[in-house]
Amino acid sequence: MSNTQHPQLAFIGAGNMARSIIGGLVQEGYPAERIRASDLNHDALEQLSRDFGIGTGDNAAVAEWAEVVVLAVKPQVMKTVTEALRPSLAHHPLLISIAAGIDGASLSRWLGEDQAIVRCMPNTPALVKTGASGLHANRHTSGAQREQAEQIMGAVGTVQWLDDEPLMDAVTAVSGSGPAYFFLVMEAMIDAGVQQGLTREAATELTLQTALGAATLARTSDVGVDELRRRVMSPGGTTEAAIESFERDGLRDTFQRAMTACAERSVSLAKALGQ
Ligand SMILES: NC(=O)C1=CN([C@@H]2O[C@H](COP(=O)(O)OP(=O)(O)OC[C@H]3O[C@@H](n4cnc5c(N)ncnc54)[C@H](OP(=O)(O)O)[C@@H]3O)[C@@H](O)[C@H]2O)C=CC1
Ligand SMILES: O=C(O)[C@@H]1CCC=N1
Repeated sequence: MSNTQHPQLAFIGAGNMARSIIGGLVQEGYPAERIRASDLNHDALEQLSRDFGIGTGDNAAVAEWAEVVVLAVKPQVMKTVTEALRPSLAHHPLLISIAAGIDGASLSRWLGEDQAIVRCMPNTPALVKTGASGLHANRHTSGAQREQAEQIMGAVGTVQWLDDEPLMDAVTAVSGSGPAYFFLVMEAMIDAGVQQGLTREAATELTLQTALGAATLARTSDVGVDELRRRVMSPGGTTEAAIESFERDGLRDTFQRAMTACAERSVSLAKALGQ
């Protein structure tokens, strides 16, 4: 039964990223009976079904049932999975691919040239409804289907539309992979706090609350993050000593190099898969 606000939604591949989106959607009130998922790992799939009350099936069955199909397998298996799925897409559902690097032209070749395809680069904070997604729609995607994609991903975070598809690699470098950078910074701060004598428990609590506080302040403030940083730095004070040390050690260049490596991997992943 069609429901424009909550189309029947299938996930092909139910790993880390699918779990994050499904968990966020169900918490946001998306009816669990309108979500189905498939995965080769049957134990993990059953666990997902138990956790969120969604339905399960094999790839073909969930795709045939769906109005929107989210392709959430690893880039390395996307060609095999999509080619096998093609006979189950005769009803022309909207396809949303979340795979890093796999471009729209390749997806069209594998899925059918006239299929409506939205490329999406989400991130795992979708699980707690603070995700960030970049979206790019191909020319076969109708206005109503763009709205469907935006409603689904917008329910679990913010959404940015990109007209220029190659910018999806930059989105991957900023927000797709970005949560891992912040987790690494938190790991490093916890270790440094422990090294200075705090218990791991105290260092973890102080670090996590500081990360949450800084992000919340940045989100709600009417000044930029550079000004917020300066407001912590008293002249000749403690923060200045730390920031000067980061700058001397080339932290900004470190981020430039890391994020360039990330975007380049996204491009080379696609090339390695023979797109
Ligand atoms: N993790 C993240 O933060 C983000 C991931 N992405 C993208 O999301 C996609 C999934 O990533 P992620 O969730 O991390 O990966 P996972 O490996 O956690 O999930 C993929 C799932 O697909 C299953 N699978 C493999 N082959 C098939 C098949 N033929 N049919 C059905 N299911 C299959 C895998 O099973 P098995 O383990 O048994 O192989 C696995 O459970 C990737 O393309 C990635 O680029 C995008 C943004 C962020
Ligand atoms: O690491 C990866 O390849 C995936 C894509 C973006 C985040 N995780």
